[in-house]
Amino acid sequence: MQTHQFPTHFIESLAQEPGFDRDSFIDTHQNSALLTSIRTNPFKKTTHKTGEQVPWCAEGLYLDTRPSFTFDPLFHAGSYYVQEASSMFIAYILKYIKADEAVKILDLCAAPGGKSTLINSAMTADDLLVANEIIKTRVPVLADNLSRWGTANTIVTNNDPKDFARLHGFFDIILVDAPCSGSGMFRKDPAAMDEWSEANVKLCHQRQERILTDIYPTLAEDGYLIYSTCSYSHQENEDILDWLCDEFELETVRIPIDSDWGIVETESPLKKAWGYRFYPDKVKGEGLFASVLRKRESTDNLVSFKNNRNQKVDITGLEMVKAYVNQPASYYFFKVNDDWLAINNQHKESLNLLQHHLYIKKSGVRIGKLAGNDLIPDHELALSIMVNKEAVLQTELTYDEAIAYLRRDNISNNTTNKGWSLMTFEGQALGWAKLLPNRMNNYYPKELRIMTSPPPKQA
Ligand SMILES: C[S@@+](CC[C@H](N)C(=O)[O-])C[C@H]1O[C@@H](n2cnc3c(N)ncnc32)[C@H](O)[C@@H]1O
Repeated sequence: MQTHQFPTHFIESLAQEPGFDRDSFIDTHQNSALLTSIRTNPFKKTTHKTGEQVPWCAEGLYLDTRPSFTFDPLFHAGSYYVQEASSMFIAYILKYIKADEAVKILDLCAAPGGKSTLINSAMTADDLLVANEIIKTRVPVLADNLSRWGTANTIVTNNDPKDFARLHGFFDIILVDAPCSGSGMFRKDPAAMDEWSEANVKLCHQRQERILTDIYPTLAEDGYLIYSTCSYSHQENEDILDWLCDEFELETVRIPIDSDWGIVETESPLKKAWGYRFYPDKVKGEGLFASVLRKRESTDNLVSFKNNRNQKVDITGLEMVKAYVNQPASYYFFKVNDDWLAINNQHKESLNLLQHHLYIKKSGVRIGKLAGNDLIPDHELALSIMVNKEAVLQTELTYDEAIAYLRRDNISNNTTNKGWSLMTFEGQALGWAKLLPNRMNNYYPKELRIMTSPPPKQA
């Protein structure tokens, strides 16, 4: 087994960091067992998993052992997300700052979507989440994770932060979970130690400044900027807060925390902006830094965009599509090429505007495409909370059948039912199949199928 050492200068570079305790930090990295935590989906029935609650997140649970998530159908159904516990603190911040009125939230550096699903859990249908990822190849996993979460009030974009400049003052809350030197993940991913260097910390710092400069105009007056990293280095944390307060009209927000949680509250040296440090020897979680700033500057009004391209509405098609959706009057239905999609009515205007300025990879929920008198329902619809379960067949699978379905194996149809059916496990939808006499066509997406064999059953 390959062992990894802390990089040269790493431990010394942390000596002056607030709350850093050298010996217990090293000991935790060398000797403590890794934690496993999940966060349950409030929009779906929760799993049977039990465990100690994450103190700062009601939906977060520490599991006693790490199960095989790949072979848990409820994982694929989006009943929960596997997430490191410290990251869940962003939900605690959101709960503290989020007012009752509707907000537009941007998660700027969003893939694979851990914090996007976390934010989404705290939102109502009136709130809109734009989850952006700059790296094209990382967008599909972000879109899949949001599809599993099941709501229609999210939009996934694939843009550089500077592309948002045209959306002056559009967002009420922006999360910049910045790309960083990653030292906070050394315990989970010791191989990352080999990548760390002081030069890289400096490069990350410069990139963080660039990202924040690009996105600042997009924040509304009195809006909140949440800044986080998984680095312990002050150059990427407190120094960034000082620079932000110097450069822009931003005011620090202090978050009340329970001293029993082990979170270290820090103040940036120059501007006294508050930050929250998570050290794995002090909290039950990995390394994280989080902070919140509020914009105290008027921002130009957004120039609104009117979509004059009138789409010819195919009334018959629309009625067929609506039949698959719960409370269709709550949604705006639209077409992208042959696909029908739906987003909550409240977000129609935002969608039009964003479509004009950004590269949209997913908006709301994809319902499906019409083929003659049939709707070929989309996988996103199966996983969404808007699917009209009264209007479609449902086939409840045993554990073995569910795994076979998720592997895209053929399974037999033991019923007399024919047509599109939701395939469910413990009542949670996994995807679609078309039932035919004695057999069924498996419509689970090829790219999502389980590629490995299940572990041998315990005697
Ligand atoms: C810390 S990760 C985000 C993790 C994510 N928020 C989550 O909770 O699952 C940082 C993300 O920033 C993206 N990124 C890298 N360079 C970037 C840049 N110049 N501007 C914006 N995002 C960038 C990376 O591709 C990566 O997905």
